[in-house]
Formats: sequence, C-alpha cells, structure tokens
Amino acid sequence: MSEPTLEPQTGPKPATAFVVKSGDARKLLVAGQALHMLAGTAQTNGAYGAVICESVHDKRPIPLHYHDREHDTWLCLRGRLQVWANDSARVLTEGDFAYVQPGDVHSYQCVAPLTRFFGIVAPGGWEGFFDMAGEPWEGNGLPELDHPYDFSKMGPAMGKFDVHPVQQDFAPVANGDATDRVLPEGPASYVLQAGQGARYRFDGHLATVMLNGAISAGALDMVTLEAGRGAAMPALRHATTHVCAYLMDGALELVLDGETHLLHAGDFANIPAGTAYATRVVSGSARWVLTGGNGNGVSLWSRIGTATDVTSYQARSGLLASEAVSVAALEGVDAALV
Ligand SMILES: O=C(Oc1cc(O)cc(O)c1C(=O)O)c1ccc(O)c(O)c1
Repeated sequence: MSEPTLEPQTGPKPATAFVVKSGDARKLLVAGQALHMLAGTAQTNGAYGAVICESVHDKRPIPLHYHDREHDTWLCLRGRLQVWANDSARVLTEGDFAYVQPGDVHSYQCVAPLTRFFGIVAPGGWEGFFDMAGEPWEGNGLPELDHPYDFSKMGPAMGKFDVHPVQQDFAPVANGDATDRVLPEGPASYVLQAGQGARYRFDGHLATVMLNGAISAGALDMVTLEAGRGAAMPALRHATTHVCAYLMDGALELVLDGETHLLHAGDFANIPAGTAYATRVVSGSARWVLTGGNGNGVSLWSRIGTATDVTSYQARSGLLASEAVSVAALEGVDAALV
C-alpha cells in the first residue's frame, strides 16, 4: 500500500488505500481557517474531497454563495459552527450535521474558539479551491486572529471553482426545531441534530444515517457508526463505491487491503472501490463516520440493520461477523462479503 500523496491535484492519479493519522494531512490556510486536506478527487476517483477545517474564531461569515453542482456537508466536531442555508440559519455543536444541495444559497462561520468540522464536498475537484485561494500552513495549532491573509486570491478562486456570490441579507439564527430531527425524504438542504436521523441496529453497532442517495441525488451517503468493544464488521468490498472513514472517538482496528491499522480519534482512512476492509472496536466504545460516493455501498447499513428508535448501540449477537450479515439484504447494494 502506498503512502498518501496529498499534493495539489493536477490530473487523474489512481486512488489508493491509505490512512492519515490525526494532524498529519497537508494543511492550507484560507481566510484564517486551517484546512487539513485528507483526500481529493485523485484519491477518491472523482467522488469527493474530504477535509478537516478548523478556526480560532472567524471574524465574519464566508460570503453568501451557491454552487451549480457541488453538494456541501459540515459535521461539527468541536465548538460552534453557524451555517446559513437559503432563509434559515442554525448553530451546529458537536455531532450536528448540515447538508446544502447544489443551487442553494449558503454560508458558514466558526463562532466559538477552536471550532472544527469534518467536511465533504462532492463531486471531487472542488477542493482545488483551497489550493488556489490558500497558502501552505506548516504550523502546529492555528493562526492568530490577526494572521495576514492575501484576499486577492479569493476572487479568482471563486471564479474558477463554481462559487457564485449572492448579495442578500444573512438570515437571523434560530433554535433548531422538529425539522432538524428528521431526514428529508428527497432533495433538500437541512440541518440534522446530533444523534437524529434514521437509526439502525446491527450486531452491536448503532448506525445513524445523516445523508443518503435520495437526498443527494446519488452523490453521497454519510452514516455515523457507534459501537462497544469487540463489535466487528466482516471484510467487505464495494465494486464502485469510494468510502472514507473518519474516527471521532475511541480506537478502531481497520484491516485495509490485508494490512492492519489502529485508528484513534482524528485519524482518517481512504478506502477506494475494490479494497477489502473490516473493522473491530478495540476501546470501550468508538464512533466514526463513513462516507460513500460513486455508488450506494454505504447504504448497506440501512439494509442489513434493523430500524430502531433507540439511541444507543446494544449487545453483540455472538455470531461470527461474517454470519451476522445477510447476503440477501445486500441485494441492490454495492457491497459484497469478501
Ligand atoms: O471552506 C469551505 O467553503 C469556502 C471557504 C471559503 O473561504 C470561501 C468559500 O467561498 C467557500 C465555499 O464554500 O465556497 C468549505 C469547506 C468544507 C466544506 O465541507 C464545505 O462544505 C465548504
């Protein structure tokens, strides 16, 4: 398995399986925010770009804008992240998620000290915006609030990367309501509060669907998984779906293409289509997010699991991991037991 090459992406390169340990990704400074470039279009076969974004505290929101084709997501990991979408605004805290569909006007601002989010933008390629608008950031920690930033790069980058600024007022922020606790049934921009969404239990795991293909027109599936020590998934492989995993809490053993990795909070794994991968929780509990693009492979969780109202994972079945997955349940899903 090769090491990640997260240099600016200039052309297609084959996607490889790799792990990026917390803090080891290439970093860019864009308008006071530090972007950790986890995977780009070359590593994901065009499916999406994956970043961690952190800020000491943004002075102002990103200008209101829309994209013709990009799907934007924010999963708040720490602090307070204000997100505007069309005529509404919410403050996200840890575990809250927001999705904005192409064409919808949006913005965001990190509004508490040291706010951090995991972001996926689909399809891949848009993350080149950060290379064009930003500068390399080698520092540990974050830039000071008054760190200089050359704003002259922002306009050309917006012009090149499908960012259409919109002159309108920022909506006032409102508290979340019941609509923030359910997934929309079709294409729509929305906020989903932590732990809400469609939940499924599967052999000691609790899977919470944050985004699915019905909402994102097939572009993305995102699922948060939580499980206790010993919970295991058998080796699976997707024919077309590109998957990545980002660990939020605990420790997870990941067997990736036959190589065993121990992931801790903040670690990221890139899992291209065709790569066999299996997971086992090796701490008291663990929580991670799986993102799938270029296919519906990550939707397997809503197919093999049992829909539930409970909000925590349950005991394991005691079956071998490979016996717990019903092959029939995978029909129509881009996932196969290895
Ligand atoms: O960083 C994201 O977006 C932007 C940041 C800027 O400094 C200027 C911009 O115009 C944008 C933009 O969205 O166009 C970003 C990062 C991560 C993520 O998941 C996103 O959805 C957006």
